[in-house]
This record gives sequence, structure tokens and C-alpha cells, in this order.
Amino acid sequence: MQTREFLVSAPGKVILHGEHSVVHGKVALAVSLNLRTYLRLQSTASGEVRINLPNIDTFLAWEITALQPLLAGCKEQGDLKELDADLLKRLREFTGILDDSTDTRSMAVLAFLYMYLTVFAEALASITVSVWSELPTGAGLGSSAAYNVCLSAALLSARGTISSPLTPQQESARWCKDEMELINRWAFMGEKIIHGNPSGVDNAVGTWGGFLRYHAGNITPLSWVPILRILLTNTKVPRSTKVLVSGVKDKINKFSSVMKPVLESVSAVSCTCEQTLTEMATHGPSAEHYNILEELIDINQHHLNVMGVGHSSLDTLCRVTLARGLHSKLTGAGGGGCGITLLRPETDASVIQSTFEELKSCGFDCWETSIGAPGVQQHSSAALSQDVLKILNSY
Ligand SMILES: Nc1ncnc2c1ncn2[C@@H]1O[C@H](COP(=O)(O)OP(=O)(O)OP(=O)(O)O)[C@@H](O)[C@H]1O
Ligand SMILES: C[C@@](O)(CCO)CC(=O)[O-]
Ligand SMILES: [Mg+2]
Repeated sequence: MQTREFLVSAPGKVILHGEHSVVHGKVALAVSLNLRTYLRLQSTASGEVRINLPNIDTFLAWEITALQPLLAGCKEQGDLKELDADLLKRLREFTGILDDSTDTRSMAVLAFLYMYLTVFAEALASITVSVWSELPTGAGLGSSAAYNVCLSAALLSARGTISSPLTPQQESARWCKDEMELINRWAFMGEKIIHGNPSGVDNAVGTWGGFLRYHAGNITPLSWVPILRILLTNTKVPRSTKVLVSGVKDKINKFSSVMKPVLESVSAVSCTCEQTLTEMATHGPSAEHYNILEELIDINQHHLNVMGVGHSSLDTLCRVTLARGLHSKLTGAGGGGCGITLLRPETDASVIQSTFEELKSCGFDCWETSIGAPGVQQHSSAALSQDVLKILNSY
């Protein structure tokens, strides 16, 4: 254990196109959000591992001596492609968390304990970890990935597996490429626990930040993209990514010849969108470019409904925005959660205002977002706002 205190943060994301299809090897386009998850790790002398998760009202501690036997017979972590199923089973028995459990607390605790035990396998350290997020939990904005990326970065750095990049002169710092790749791979393990069968796109955005094309594990940063104005709406309808991802898989298995062309078409939507964005960045955006982006949004939203991940609240979002000439689609796993609406450069402020008002009257939260935030970072306390510090320091 090299550091007594560690502060890190990672961004949430929006998926422009390709959610669900990306799980089945198709192309997705995703971008980081200006909403972040923050984590503070302290080394202690309590002989305990403590986790404070105020967003989900979870405050738990375990004696290290009680956790140690769970590591008996553990495999080396190797290339981090597969979870250690035996360790996960022992952890489920220890915590009493059932196999089919999807509740918020169980998933967060399981991901934390699994990552803690595997990172510190050689010598379990006494630490307190506190996490607080600006992201709504379980709403399609990658809260699980931001959580897992923060855990991975802080635990690996505290263990000394990767460096602690912050120098005394800096407020924020990032790791080198190889270390970021390790953070990303370890975060993917956490996503596997929370999601079941994640594609890896969410943790890639949480790690690297910016605008990414993601295809079968290959991450390509897109630097040539125009500035897009995006409205985010949280329908506040709760849903679980794990359940939705497994529902799509069942549908593909049941209607393979029907569903495969749908996935292929979504992939083509992602590629056409990427081409259009590149043209917009190279030649300057035109009205026709925006028409194309809007049509692609509509096509994809229909495809997502075909996959069975729509929701009446998302239909309402699409209807309310379309009445003002604006186009929307769900983002993330769907089934409720959040949707995105593309704003055109000429969209009048009064139109945006009336859209906000009508969406709020439906019970939704709605705000204009800013995209392209940096990926995972280590911070000094001077870099964090007083509000965030106050929450993280109160445990
Ligand atoms: N701030 C947090 N504190 C504790 N646990 C969190 C936090 N944020 C996310 N989680 C964990 O992540 C889970 C939500 O993950 P889920 O993948 O279902 O939704 P999401 O990541 O917000 O959306 P999507 O995967 O569609 O982008 C929660 O149930 C919880 O276990
Ligand atoms: C639904 C999904 O495609 C995106 C969730 O943000 C799942 C995944 O890619 O892991
Ligand atoms: Mg998630």
C-alpha cells in the first residue's frame, strides 16, 4: 500500500448509436459526459474494509480476517478475460447475494468485493472507499462503468500495481496508456458482475473519455467530430441493464433470422453517423447533415423498439420532442432510463424552453448536456468542488 489517500473520478457516457447491437459484435458510437463519479480511498489501521455508497444508501464493513478465507484456491488473474467463477460463488455465499439478484446494493457490493479481493489478493489491506456520483444510478448514462472504472483505478494504484500519476504540483493527472488499458480491463470485470454480458463500450468511455467508436473490443478515438448540442432526458423509469441485455439475447436466439438483420442495420446506422460527423467536421455542418443525423436517430429508435427495449415513457419523449421538430432516441440499455434529443444549431431557445417544460410536466428531468469530458483521472483535493469533498470526507 503506497498511498494514504487517493481521489479519482471517471465520467458517465451517452451512446449515440449501437447500444445492444454492440454486445453482439456490432459498431457503436459513444461519448463521455460532463457528469462524473468520484471516489476517495483511504488506508486505515482498523483491520476492516469499509465501503460508503451514499447514492444508494449503503454503508458496510467487513473484517479482513473474515474475507481472507475467500481467497483460498484463487486463480491468478491472468489476461482478465474471464471472471473467477469459484471466487464469485464463494462471495455470493458469504454475502448472501443470490445468483439472479439485480438489486442496486447487491451488484455494487459484489463488484467492489470481487475487485478488492482480486487486486489485493497477495495482502489484503485495511481501507475505506467512499464513492459519490453526479450520475443517476441505473438510468443509461453508464453509472456502473464510471463506478467500476473508479474502483479499478483507485484499487490498482493503492496496491501499487499501477503508478499514482499525480505530482504535488498538479491538480489532476492521468495514467500512461498501458496503465489505462489495465484500469479498463479490470473495470470490465466489475461490469461483468453488474451487467452479466457487457460489450465493454461503457468502461472504455469511462476510462478514455472523449468520443469513441467501439467495435468488438477495438476502441478508436474520434477526434474529428463537430460540436453537437444534446438534450438529455431522464424518464426516471427504473430498469436493469443486466435484465434488458439478457432479454435482447433471448429474442435473438428465438428469432435469429429476424433479429440479425436488425443488429446489422444498427451497425450501418453507427457507420453512416460516423461518416456524416466526419464530413461535418471536415467541410462544416450543413442543414442536410443534420437531416441525416435526425433520420438515423429515428431509424435506430425504431430498431431498439423492435429489440424490445423501448418503453412508453421513451415514446412520450419522442412524441413531445417531434412535435417541435426535434428527434430523440433512448440511450444506454433503454426500458426507461434516459433518452437523447439532438438540437440543431438554429433551434430557437424558446423551443428548447417549451420542450423542457413539457417534459418536466411529464415527470421527467431534462437538461442540455456537454459531451467529450476527460476519462479517468487522479485528483488532488484542490481539484474537487467543496460539495464533492464534503460528501467524500464525511465518512
Ligand atoms: N454511485 C454509485 N454507487 C453505488 N453503486 C453504483 C453507483 N453507480 C452505479 N452503481 C452500480 O451500478 C448499477 C447500475 O448499473 P446499470 O448498468 O444497470 O445502469 P447504468 O450503468 O446506469 O446504465 P447503462 O448501463 O445502461 O449505461 C447499480 O445498480 C449499482 O450497483
Ligand atoms: C445495452 C448496452 O449496449 C449499453 C449499456 O450502456 C450494454 C453494453 O454494451 O454492455
Ligand atoms: Mg451500466
